[in-house]
Amino acid sequence: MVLANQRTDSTFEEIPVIDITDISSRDPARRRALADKIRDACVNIMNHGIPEDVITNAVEAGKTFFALPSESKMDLDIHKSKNFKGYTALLGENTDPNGKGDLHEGFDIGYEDPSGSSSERDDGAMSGTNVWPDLTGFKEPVLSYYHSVVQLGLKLFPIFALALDLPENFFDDKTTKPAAIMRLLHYPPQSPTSLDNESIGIGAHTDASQSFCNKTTVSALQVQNMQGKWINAVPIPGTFVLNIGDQLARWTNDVFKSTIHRAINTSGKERYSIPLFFGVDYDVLLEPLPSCVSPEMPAKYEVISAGDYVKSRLEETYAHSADK
Ligand SMILES: O=C(O)CCC(=O)C(=O)O
Ligand SMILES: [Fe+2]
Repeated sequence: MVLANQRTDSTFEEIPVIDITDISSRDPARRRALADKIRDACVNIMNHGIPEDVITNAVEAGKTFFALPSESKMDLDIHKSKNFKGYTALLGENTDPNGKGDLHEGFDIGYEDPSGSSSERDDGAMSGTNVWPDLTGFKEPVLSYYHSVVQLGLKLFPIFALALDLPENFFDDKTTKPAAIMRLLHYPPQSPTSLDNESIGIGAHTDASQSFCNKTTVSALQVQNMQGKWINAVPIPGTFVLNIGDQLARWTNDVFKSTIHRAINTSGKERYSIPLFFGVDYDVLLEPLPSCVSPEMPAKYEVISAGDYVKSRLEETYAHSADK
């Protein structure tokens, strides 16, 4: 497939910073120009429109939650919930199949109505309600952040479509019920001297869907370029890291590359981050775009619904702690 402004394979030495002010521009040429920048596997985005206090309040809520006693957090054990909502203890997740568990603890949520109405949404394979700690001032900032970042994700789909030479509204009927997963994460500091034998903050992996990660002030995230070199995602205040995920790789038969990344917190400080993963509705089939398949580039991936796909990925990640 030859896209109108085909990018070269990424051998970046640092992660580009992209101003996304034009995401809402009325000028199609400006939106198209933005699309051509955003197809790199990993970019820092600035002028994303999410108020700083929405981010800070959610990060502070996360700190308060992780400071709770272990028993209170384990009451919300992710394995007790339907479809991976709730708390993961240190080493409970294992993103790299060669790893022994990741050195972070987490708290995961899915979609919930902003009004806080608890009725369960039909998300097919991924249905399941959130579980919440009994913690005053926690749920509101966490949901506020969730909905702000989901809106940003929805604005990006038309830009992805443009980058693929598709009509801008291509994903509109595929993104009607935000299928976003958000995680509050806490990475304790780890010693730089024992990395070969120990778990790292999060093992090398790609995300099942596209992700935004708030830029924490503590450096730990690394992204692999096409030459296999790990590049530090140096914190830049006011930006989010946007990673292309496996869903877009599947839609495009790997014309868009999913970003391989990991995190190692050797900063000596506690690190708190909040990635949000956004994809198409759970009932939508992930099928390669006709323009991305040819006799020279046969389809690489089986067709599967987004919900079945996300679920299978979560099952793999949490399998090693399922029976503990
Ligand atoms: O904490 C981060 O910066 C990255 C987290 C991540 O890669 C993930 O949860 O998939
Ligand atoms: Fe990730």
